[in-house]
Amino acid sequence: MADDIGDTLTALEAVVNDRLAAGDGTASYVASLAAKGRGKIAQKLGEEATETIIAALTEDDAALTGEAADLVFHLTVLLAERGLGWDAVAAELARRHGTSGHAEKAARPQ
Ligand SMILES: N=c1c2ncn([C@@H]3O[C@H](COP(=O)(O)OP(=O)(O)OP(=O)(O)O)[C@@H](O)[C@H]3O)c2ncn1[C@@H]1O[C@H](COP(=O)(O)O)[C@@H](O)[C@H]1O
Repeated sequence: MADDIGDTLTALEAVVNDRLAAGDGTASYVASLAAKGRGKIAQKLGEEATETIIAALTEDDAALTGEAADLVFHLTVLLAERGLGWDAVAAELARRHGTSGHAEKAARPQ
């Protein structure tokens, strides 16, 4: 796996898509999770988010890093199961880049 975050996420996404396509839950965690349905993937994402919050508030940097990786991995699975990828997320972040969150919120229709 590459060191660059974009390359890392792209490589992870490719593996996840391969596992989803293969559908062999005995050999693959991704496939076994997907076999339980989108709701289960979403539930796991929520659990990992909670664990990340707890780590941020009570644990050391290594624990927080591990939980953050679990969170991003499960988000990758959820996006892939919906047929989406990090390209779409990156495009949305690029579209927002340079616009202050305060300015964006103030410009929303009332
Ligand atoms: N990055 C990950 C990754 N991070 C976390 N996990 C797994 O995510 C699972 C969830 O962790 P938990 O501790 O919550 O598991 P659990 O308590 O058994 O979950 P529950 O059954 O209780 O819901 C564990 O089995 C972890 O091993 C991952 N599994 C896979 N990957 C990547 O996905 C690729 C494909 O994996 P497979 O589909 O297993 O081949 C791998 O090569 C990796 O690159």
